[in-house]
Formats: sequence, C-alpha cells, structure tokens
Amino acid sequence: MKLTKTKLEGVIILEPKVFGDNRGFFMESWSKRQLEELGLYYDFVQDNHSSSTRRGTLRGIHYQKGEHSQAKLVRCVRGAVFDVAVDLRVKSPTYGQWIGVELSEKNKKQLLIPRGFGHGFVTLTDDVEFMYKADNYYCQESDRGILWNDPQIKIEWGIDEPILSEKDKRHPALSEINESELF
Ligand SMILES: Cc1cn([C@H]2C[C@H](O)[C@@H](COP(=O)(O)OP(=O)(O)O[C@H]3O[C@@H](C)C(=O)[C@@H](O)[C@H]3O)O2)c(=O)[nH]c1=O
Repeated sequence: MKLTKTKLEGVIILEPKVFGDNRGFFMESWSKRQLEELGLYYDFVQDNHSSSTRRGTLRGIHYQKGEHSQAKLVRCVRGAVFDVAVDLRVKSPTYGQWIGVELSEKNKKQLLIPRGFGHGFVTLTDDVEFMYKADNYYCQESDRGILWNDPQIKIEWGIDEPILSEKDKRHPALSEINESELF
C-alpha cells in the first residue's frame, strides 16, 4: 500500500498493491490492518456504490454535519473521475481549500477523506461505478451540501455545465453557511 499525503492534513492518497497475472489482477482493496500499520484508524460501517451513466456528471460537494460526520475511503472501479475534498474545519490553516485527484479503474488510486471535509466528484468517462466506505451511517437530516462552483473555493473541475441532481443545483455557497453547521 503506497501512501501519499496531500496539502490538506489527513487527506491521503492510497495505492493498493496490485498482483497482475494471466487471469487479470488481484488486490486487497481495503485492509483495516494495513491502514492501521500506516497509523490510519477508521471504523468503517457502511459501503456505498453509485453509478453515473454520463461523462460530466458531478455529485457534490457533500458532507453530514455534527455527530453524523463521515470519514470516507473512496475509489472508482469502472471508468474515471476527478475526485475532490474540501476542508470544512473552520480553525484549520487550509479551511476552504480543496484538493483533487484522478481516481480510475486503471490507476486504482483511493482517497481517504477524514471527518470534517466536503466531498464530490465529476465523472471523466461514461459508465462510472464509484464505491466507498464510510465510518458513520447515512443520516438524511444531517445531509448538507456546498455549491459545486462556489466562487470562494474555486474548484477547477474542468467542466462548465455538469449534469447535477436537483439537490446539488441548490446548495448554498460556503460563505452563506453558519460556522455551527461546519466543523
Ligand atoms: C448517500 C446516501 C443516499 N441515500 C439515498 C438518499 C437519496 O434518496 C438517494 C440519492 O442520494 P444522493 O443524491 O445524496 O446521492 P449522491 O449524490 O451520490 O450522494 C453521495 O455523493 C458523494 C459525493 C458522497 O460523498 C456521498 O457521501 C453522498 O453524499 O440515496 C441513502 O439511502 N444512503 C446514503 O448513504
């Protein structure tokens, strides 16, 4: 397992060891023990799987507030996405900053996003299958979002007119959100 830190403390790129042979490949896509050997302690309780039909589909930026906050270990098992984490910890030196990384079926990279961050991705291909683990259960009442094209955060998605859910079209900008709703 290769680990690469990002400029957002706690957000880490993981690359599992891939064993290729004449049949295809094998990898341990998640091992609690391997993460703990790297000093990463997470108790994941829910696995999620989303499918996006069209290239240019954007889901985000999402988080769950308060005690329902979720750490996520995310990966793309079919196609490719540009995956983004945004620091929502108001006292953090990188508050409001973002990082982005391409996650794909080919590169098999994963992004580990601790609690206190927003998360989103845009699909770079058609027929994307995206899977992730979360360390806290879904809670609809705590579900929150930030506008994907927030002029303060300035995420470089590489796309001007993404396909969005009705919910994701209506999120507030970060500056409109009360700090008590953040981390
Ligand atoms: C996220 C989630 C949604 N749902 C339901 C609610 C809704 O009816 C339907 C679709 O939900 P959404 O539109 O929120 O799905 P989606 O836009 O894919 O939401 C996801 O986006 C990515 C970026 C994340 O980081 C995730 O945590 C999650 O917020 O699925 C659950 O039952 N459990 C869950 O954990």
